[in-house]
Amino acid sequence: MRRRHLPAQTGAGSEREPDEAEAWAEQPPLVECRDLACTFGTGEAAVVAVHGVSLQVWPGDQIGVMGPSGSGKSTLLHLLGGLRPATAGTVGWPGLGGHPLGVPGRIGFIFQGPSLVPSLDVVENVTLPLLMADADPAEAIRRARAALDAVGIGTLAARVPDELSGGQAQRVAVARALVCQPRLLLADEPTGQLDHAAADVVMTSLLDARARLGAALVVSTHDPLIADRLSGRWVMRDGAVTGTSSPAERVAR
Ligand SMILES: Nc1ncnc2c1ncn2[C@@H]1O[C@H](COP(=O)(O)OP(=O)(O)OP(=O)(O)O)[C@@H](O)[C@H]1O
Repeated sequence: MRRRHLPAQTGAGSEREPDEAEAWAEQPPLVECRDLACTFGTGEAAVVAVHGVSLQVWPGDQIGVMGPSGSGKSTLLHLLGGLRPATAGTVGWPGLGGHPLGVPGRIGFIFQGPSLVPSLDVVENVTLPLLMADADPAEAIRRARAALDAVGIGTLAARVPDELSGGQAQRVAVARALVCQPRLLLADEPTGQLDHAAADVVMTSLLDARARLGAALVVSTHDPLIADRLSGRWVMRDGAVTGTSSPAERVAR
């Protein structure tokens, strides 16, 4: 399957400048799923967290995932990242060279809390994905410093997590997600614990990284101001994606 210039069949694609569309033409989707479902538990205790989701994410896409608490946003992001197996349907990563866990670093995750290792300093925290992928330690440090510079916190490299504000810690988590130069960035309520100013800075880091890496960015959020910074939208309700849109479609409504 090859990239189309028009938005994805689901309407999830983003509006782009023509040169971006040209750059990303002829590329397969980074992830695609069909009738994807995930049920937790069995019998009377079963919870259908996600069901019947069919969509694609293409290079360059930027998508805000919105929906009430419990509507399945986190579960869907975990499924799209290969962190959780589907209980029905299919998910594949044709643009990432197979299963993402078999190709370290192809997907960058950012979670609601930064989850930094408290005993390591900032730069050591950011090296972790590289070291887990067997990178040379000196090279890992060099790349971690570059990732910290890219999100504007290079001066914090020697601090430990306890010495950071919430926004700074979350930017370290963004740097850690970027250090392997992922093609797909999945961020699960990355600004949920931040005030608006800090949230704005974290979103700018993510959007800049998306553009720099030619990656796709999928962000779940409850905050319409955060979602409005992303050109595509998936709306979830009761485990299903009930709507997708680009900004032009939202304006036309
Ligand atoms: N590990 C789990 N075991 C059992 N049920 C779960 C598990 N994880 C999620 N669920 C259930 O699946 C449903 C979807 O949860 P999910 O966390 O994906 O929703 P969400 O939209 O991300 O919610 P929030 O906005 O509150 O983070 C909920 O009913 C939740 O209780």
